[in-house]
Amino acid sequence: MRGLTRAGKRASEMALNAGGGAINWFPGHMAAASRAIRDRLKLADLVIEVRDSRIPLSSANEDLQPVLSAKKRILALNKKDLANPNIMNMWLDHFQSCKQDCISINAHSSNSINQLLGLVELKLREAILKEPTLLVMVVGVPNVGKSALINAIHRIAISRFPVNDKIKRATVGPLPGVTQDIAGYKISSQPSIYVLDTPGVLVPSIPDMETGLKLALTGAVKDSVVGEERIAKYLLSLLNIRKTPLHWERLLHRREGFDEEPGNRFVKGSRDSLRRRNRLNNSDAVYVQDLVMEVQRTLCSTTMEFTGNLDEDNELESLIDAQLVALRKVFRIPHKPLDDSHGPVSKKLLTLFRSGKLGPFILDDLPEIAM
Ligand SMILES: Nc1nc2c(ncn2[C@@H]2O[C@H](COP(=O)(O)OP(=O)(O)OP(=O)(O)O)[C@@H](O)[C@H]2O)c(=O)[nH]1
Repeated sequence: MRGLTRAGKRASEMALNAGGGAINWFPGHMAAASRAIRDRLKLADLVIEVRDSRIPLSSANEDLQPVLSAKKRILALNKKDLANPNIMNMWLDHFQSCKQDCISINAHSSNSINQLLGLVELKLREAILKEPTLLVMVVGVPNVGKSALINAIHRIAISRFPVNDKIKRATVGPLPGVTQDIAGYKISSQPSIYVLDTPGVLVPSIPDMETGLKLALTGAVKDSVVGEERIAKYLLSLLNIRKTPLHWERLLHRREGFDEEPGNRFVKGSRDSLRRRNRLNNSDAVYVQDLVMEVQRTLCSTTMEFTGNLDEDNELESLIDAQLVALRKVFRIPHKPLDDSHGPVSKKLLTLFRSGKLGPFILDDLPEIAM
């Protein structure tokens, strides 16, 4: 069941108004890989289905679900560092109530991977005693972190088991579609356990706009398929409908120890502190932190100053346009006369969201049966 709430649905309709129709990305290599994955799945003793923690349902490959649910399967909700931890716990309860083994992980944390390996061993407990060779397949849509996970498993496994074979690394990349072959990595001897990395595959036809936009926002669909501006507008619609910029106000005040005197403009005081801190410390980390605060502050002040009715789609659209214009200054994007495209600003906003700098989010909603 897809979590279609009014906020997500309305935001996706807004993005539809921003231009573009159905979202689909199914190049030739994905079609071939889907067939190969189905073939190899027959041989797999265990499947680790990797999904993105921010979209635990939307990042499922629906076409493969009937095959996957018939296998021994662990759902690994990766990138948990980018997801809201309290809501994540509710998702784990949800999958547990559906009798589905599920674990939230961060592929860059060895602690997480050790927990996952513990679960793998538990699931393969009986097979390990009987079979000389076992096959674990890692599957998932593009960019959910399959290769990063496999590299981490490999690193840990070779420190635990005597594997003499040459160590190979899976290729990890920030853009979707990096892995195009099925590659095997031996992680144990006696029994020999092989882990298969597979290319990320989507369904030939993404069922609805909301799912497509969530996949694009989290990086599973190539930006050029949807357009960065459309994805950024979807993100801003979601943030505004959820009133997230207004929640940031308190956070920003707390972070800055802002002295709120009557008549003191929130934006002005904060800019001064940004310049002060830039003078004190020019390191990249402080620059990014300040930039994030400036983005949050700008989204917050544009929302507070906006006098329109956010329940009206066209008024919400004009707020989003105003926000994109205001963010140009924050990102220091020079204004070109006669060019009102929001491409460069959209790109930068998406980078901040995708790296988790704007905060942890879960975009899917829990199915009602779990509430
Ligand atoms: N924040 C965060 N980033 C992660 C995590 N796991 C992977 N990534 C990043 O996500 C991006 C995609 O990772 P990959 O391992 O290449 O993803 P993939 O699923 O193999 O991608 P395809 O080859 O397209 O199928 C890379 O930039 C990784 O560094 C995680 O747990 N947290």
